[in-house]
Amino acid sequence: MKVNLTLSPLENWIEGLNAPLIIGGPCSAESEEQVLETARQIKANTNIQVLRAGIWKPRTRPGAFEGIGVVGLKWLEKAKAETGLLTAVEVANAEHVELALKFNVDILWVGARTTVNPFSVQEVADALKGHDVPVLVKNPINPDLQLWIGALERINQAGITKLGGIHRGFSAKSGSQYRNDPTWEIPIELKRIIPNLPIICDPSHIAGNRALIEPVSQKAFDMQMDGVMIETHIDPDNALSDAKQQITPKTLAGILDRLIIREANSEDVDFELRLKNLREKIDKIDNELLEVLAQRMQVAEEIAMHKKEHNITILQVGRYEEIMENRVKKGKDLLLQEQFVHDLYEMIHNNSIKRQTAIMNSGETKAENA
Ligand SMILES: C=C(O[C@@H]1C=C(C(=O)O)C=C[C@H]1O)C(=O)O
Repeated sequence: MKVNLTLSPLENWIEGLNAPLIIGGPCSAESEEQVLETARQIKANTNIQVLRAGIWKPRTRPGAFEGIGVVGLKWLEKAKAETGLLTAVEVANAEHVELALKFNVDILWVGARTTVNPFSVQEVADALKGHDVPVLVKNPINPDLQLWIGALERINQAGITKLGGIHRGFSAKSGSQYRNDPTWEIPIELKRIIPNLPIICDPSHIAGNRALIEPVSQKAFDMQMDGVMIETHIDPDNALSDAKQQITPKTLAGILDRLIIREANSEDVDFELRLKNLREKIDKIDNELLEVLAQRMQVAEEIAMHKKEHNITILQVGRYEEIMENRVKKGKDLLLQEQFVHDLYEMIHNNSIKRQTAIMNSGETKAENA
């Protein structure tokens, strides 16, 4: 798939804004004092550059705190004037965009519940036309990369080149340790498809609790993310929204101090040489792996021909169960994770079934293009 976006690097977004982009601030603006005091404490304890606050809050069910509204933008403007912090808010429709820009908000973001709806994203995109403001697009709630890319394209086509993504995780199954499952493979795939798109992580929404914010943040930086947005409140336990996942500015400072930001590349010749050698080993092993997989599929096709001649079903549940149990056990002996071996054999078996189905349905004795 080809995705062509016109993008400007994060360092060029706003004078003085540096990567990594760290955004802190409350889930919601609640009162003038809360916004100002949070900004002051963030300024005093950290060197982050951007203050966030939700002004309009899309809640799952009506009746919860739905945001303070436009007055909160005035508090943010005040906080910016006093502390010098840049400001960021979520926008979900044209009116939000107009008001945020009227009150000189520096960075806008599109929330996960908006990204899922192309009509809403288009409305936001149309309102952004002619403005030169950085916009971050959160992933949609469901793990649908195309929907995320589509939203980025719509905003980019409106002329916004200071564009980035926010990885906030995807609806998690109940019982998960996360509020939203990180499903890291999705932002990783987004990076592969659009390598120059800045992506920041939102550990607060992934974690849903304070304890996981630090490990998720570290993982984000190790996945080459360009920053983090961490919800910060002067009195987290009494926050009007998402109380469990907010931390004090002091706790935020501690986390930021401990995070290790690693380089993407090295100029060290010895490091590069050793890496090259090891990667050559991987290349060789992958070739062998693919050849062995192809052989396995050929044997499965022979089995299919044999079954076809004797009118036997493709799926053999007992044999599948035996393979799964046996391979997971063998994998464990080889220190391979149970879930990994399980998922791998599920894929192998699915493909084997697909290839055997092609044999069964063809007039010939061998699948040509299974
Ligand atoms: C290859 C067979 O057919 C199917 C595919 C299997 C496999 O790829 O290992 C195992 C069991 C069957 O569901 C078989 O019956 O052995």
